[in-house]
Amino acid sequence: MKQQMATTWWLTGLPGAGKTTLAQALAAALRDCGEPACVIDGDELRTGLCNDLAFDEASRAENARRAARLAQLLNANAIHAIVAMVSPATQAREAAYAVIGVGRCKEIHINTPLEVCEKRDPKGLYARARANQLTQMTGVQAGYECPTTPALRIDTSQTEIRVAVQQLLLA
Ligand SMILES: Nc1ncnc2c1ncn2[C@@H]1O[C@H](COP(=O)(O)OS(=O)(=O)O)[C@@H](OP(=O)(O)O)[C@H]1O
Ligand SMILES: Nc1ncnc2c1ncn2[C@@H]1O[C@H](COP(=O)(O)OP(=O)(O)O)[C@@H](O)[C@H]1O
Repeated sequence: MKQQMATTWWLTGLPGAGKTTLAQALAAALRDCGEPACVIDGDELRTGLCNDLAFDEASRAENARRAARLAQLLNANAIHAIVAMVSPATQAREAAYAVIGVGRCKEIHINTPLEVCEKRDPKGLYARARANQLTQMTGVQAGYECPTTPALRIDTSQTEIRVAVQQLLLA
């Protein structure tokens, strides 16, 4: 589907919710339609551009700010951006959307329940947090503020990837 202009989809949710999986699937679908798309993944940013940041509130806000700057730059160059970041704080998310431009940015809440995310535990982080081997884990010791008026909510325990991608394209 042809998008009107370069857009940012900001996927927020708990670790293990399915943000990265859906971001990559959406990027592939956009590219199949001939539309350039770039995934900005929190995990990847943290290995390079954001490797100086921890998981305290200020670091997470700075992480969101940098991702927003990247998304804004991509959109200004006619490239869609798909951000996949926990981004747990409402204030930091809203600041990010203001940088990107509220009209260009769609907030997507990947609201897969914590119990499902914890059962998936693809990186073993929840288990480590429950064993007190990891601190500030979102969903365990650190909070997550749910978006109140997202463009779309997707629970990946109820929605298969193909359907979710269609919803994202129409959001
Ligand atoms: N304490 C703690 N809390 C949350 N997440 C943690 C933590 N420690 C490591 N990880 C891993 O880092 C990924 C989240 O990075 P983000 O940059 O998206 O987080 S944030 O937006 O700055 O909150 C997150 O990746 P995803 O699972 O893709 O969300 C985790 O794998
Ligand atoms: N419908 C679905 N959508 C997205 N992920 C799903 C779905 N069903 C199962 N999964 C699985 O859930 C896990 C989500 O991990 P990931 O995409 O890395 O989440 P996050 O980036 O939010 O941490 C993956 O192992 C993925 O295969």
